[in-house]
Amino acid sequence: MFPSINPTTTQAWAKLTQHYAQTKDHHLRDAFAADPQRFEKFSVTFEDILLDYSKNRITQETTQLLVQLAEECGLQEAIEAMFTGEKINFTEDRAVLHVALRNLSGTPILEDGKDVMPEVNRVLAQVEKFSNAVVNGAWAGYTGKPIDTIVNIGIGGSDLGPVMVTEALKAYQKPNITTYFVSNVDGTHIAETLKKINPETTLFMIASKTFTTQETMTNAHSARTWFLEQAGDEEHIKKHFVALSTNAQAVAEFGIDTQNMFGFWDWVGGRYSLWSAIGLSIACTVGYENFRELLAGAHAMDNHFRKTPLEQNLPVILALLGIWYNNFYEAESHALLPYDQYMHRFAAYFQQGDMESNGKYIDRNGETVNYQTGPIIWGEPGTNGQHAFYQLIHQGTKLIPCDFLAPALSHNPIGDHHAKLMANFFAQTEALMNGKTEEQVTEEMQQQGCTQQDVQNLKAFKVFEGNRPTNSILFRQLTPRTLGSLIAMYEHKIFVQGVIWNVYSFDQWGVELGKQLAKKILPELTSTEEVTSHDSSTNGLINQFKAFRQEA
Ligand SMILES: O=P(O)(O)OC[C@H]1O[C@@H](O)[C@@H](O)[C@@H](O)[C@@H]1O
Repeated sequence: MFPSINPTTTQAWAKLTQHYAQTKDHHLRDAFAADPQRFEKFSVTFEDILLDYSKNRITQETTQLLVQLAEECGLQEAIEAMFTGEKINFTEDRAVLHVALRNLSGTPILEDGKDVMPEVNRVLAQVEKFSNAVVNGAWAGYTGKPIDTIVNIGIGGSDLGPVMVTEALKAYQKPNITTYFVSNVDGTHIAETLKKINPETTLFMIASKTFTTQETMTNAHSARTWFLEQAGDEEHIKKHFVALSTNAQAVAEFGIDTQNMFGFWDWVGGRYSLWSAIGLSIACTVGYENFRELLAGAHAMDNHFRKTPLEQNLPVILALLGIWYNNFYEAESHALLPYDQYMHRFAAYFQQGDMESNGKYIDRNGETVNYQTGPIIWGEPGTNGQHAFYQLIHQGTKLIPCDFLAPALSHNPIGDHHAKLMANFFAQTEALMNGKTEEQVTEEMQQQGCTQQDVQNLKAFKVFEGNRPTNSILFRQLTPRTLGSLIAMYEHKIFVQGVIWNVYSFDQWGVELGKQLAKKILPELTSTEEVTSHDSSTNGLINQFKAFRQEA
């Protein structure tokens, strides 16, 4: 196991603290003016992806010190530990091997001394065979009609990845397949979906690593009841329900033939599972060939991450910049801003990916940390975000580092839409960096014919400090391969930050408390007795809820 180090005790941290004090008031505008090579110095490419991180509040010394921090925290050892199947998910006593799921080179990856690749490849072949049968119409429903609708029922990691990817790859969608996702336990989600579909041609995918998650099992049972009301015979279930899970016993108990189960393993974390059987809905929506390209893109990024020196390593650079702002500038959040409508669930996906991984205040020694860990992740696609929350990014009191992502080529090159979209992309990062000085505002207002009085009254409001950091991630086109690389890049960024913050990034104990309490409260909602077992607020709310329902 790699060492467990409080990052604030490293030499690099002390130097970074000093360096921060010396450089925090530097303006990016001046840095660009002073160095025409700044873009060349602070940008790096990987295949069709360019990461320009020159619009960050850094100097070459900053990057050197951040790399030193990573080295002192044992990053290289940690990377090897993950790729070689060490049980780095200590609190669950598990290896972390989502990289094996996309290891298309097939080189052995050992977990407890056993190569996992034969099993990975077996399930991948099963996914290939099944998704081909669905896409080419060979998999027929109980009346002999081909499947044309998929409903994936899952939540968290068993939902967000497939939703995000099928949306992002809509340009590759098979025309004969429509896919829906049901996640919320709110009956509205399944009810509204069932209204749109035909049981004869629908395939339900029950996606749950544990096959015990309350929301998923409730939705799965409702789907099963609805299906049987129309199809009658339980025999038909096998043509319309498949399971994506690690829990064969629970799958069988639900009534799904284990022949129709697509397995994965406890070393696949929920939020890292879209590459596994959980990706079956992706393969059936965009075709297996595109799912494989997605895996290939991720695999290429895995190799880059494992083999590239830290200072040229995309995930490492992103992670270190995040640490610079999170721990030295005390930034609390990080925005993901894709200028691509297809990527409209990208930020939502990485909210789980990042916040469930690094939202921890206990370090790997079991001690409470004395520094900040995971940031708040949020974002919306551009340009919608510009007309919503960019005001605060430009002129608010909070520093919000942003990643701007965009393709050079649109899948929908209509008129000048893409040029306009990209003009906004470039304009925003430029404006966030440069800002607008008082002199510029005065000059602009005078040119517009404003009176001296107006200039005096309004100029303060029109000044932009600038110096707001952004990364620009520009890629050729949103292909399955590039998407795979981008997702893997952010996954590894999260890993690097978790190593340096010295937290266990692959467990999620924080999700448990709410689940336990909800289970306890459920029977109280149906009893007629007044509830008194909680605090006065919770009692009051539950009793009012019951009163409203009695009146109805
Ligand atoms: O895939 P299942 O087991 O249904 O879990 C779904 C989700 O549950 C949540 O509570 C978290 O633990 C997530 O990491 C997980 O992805």
